[in-house]
Amino acid sequence: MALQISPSILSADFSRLADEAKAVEGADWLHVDVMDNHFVPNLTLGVPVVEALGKATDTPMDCHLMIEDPDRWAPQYVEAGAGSVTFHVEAAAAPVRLAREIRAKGARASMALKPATPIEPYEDLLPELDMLLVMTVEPGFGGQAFLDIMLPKIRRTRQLIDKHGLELWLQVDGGVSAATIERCAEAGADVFVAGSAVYGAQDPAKAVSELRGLAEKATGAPGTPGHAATGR
Ligand SMILES: O=C(CO)[C@@H](O)[C@H](O)COP(=O)(O)O
Ligand SMILES: [Fe+2]
Repeated sequence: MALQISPSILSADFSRLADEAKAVEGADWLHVDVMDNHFVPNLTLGVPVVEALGKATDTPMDCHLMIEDPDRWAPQYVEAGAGSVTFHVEAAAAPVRLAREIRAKGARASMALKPATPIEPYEDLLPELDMLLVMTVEPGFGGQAFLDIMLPKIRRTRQLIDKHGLELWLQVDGGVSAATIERCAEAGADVFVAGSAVYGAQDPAKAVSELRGLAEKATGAPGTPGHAATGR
């Protein structure tokens, strides 16, 4: 299990997005939070900005769609250049069809669970996915406190992944920092989104490598040197 870090551009300076993306080029992914002010009470960016960001950085984009009707919109984010597209199961009308469409278009398919959404009803869907995102805050905003109560769900999800012998990555997002990443890694997460912990730091690239080091220390597993393989 290779550990990966995905800095969230949500905590960056939006007036300098291209430079902010370049500032974390040692990271495995660039996490792009898309919010529509319907699924979550916040509004961020959409397809044209993702397209522009993709031209500004070599780091593959990990688009986290916090939007209604992902069945309609997610494929457009693949076309815009995302290497991984995450939709929320609470918003998807047909998650299996959507995951298959994302894969068929050439990106990694990922499904997210809000804190109150259990993993167990979705056990049979896991083979359809490349990544499962367990939210560790209520989605909508950066800079919130990590929800410790999500640790058992991370553990149970890891057990299900291992039980089925799947290659599925397990991502955590929300409040991940130097103070919390070890707990996430010990619980079985292997892809770590960090917004304020990276972009709030003096040196974002250094913050990425420090987070990677802490996750590695917690699990004894090596991280990737950066830019994880985006293929499945
Ligand atoms: O999806 C979200 C919030 O809804 C996240 O990706 C945040 O952007 C993470 O920010 P921090 O909690 O790490 O500051
Ligand atoms: Fe996110």
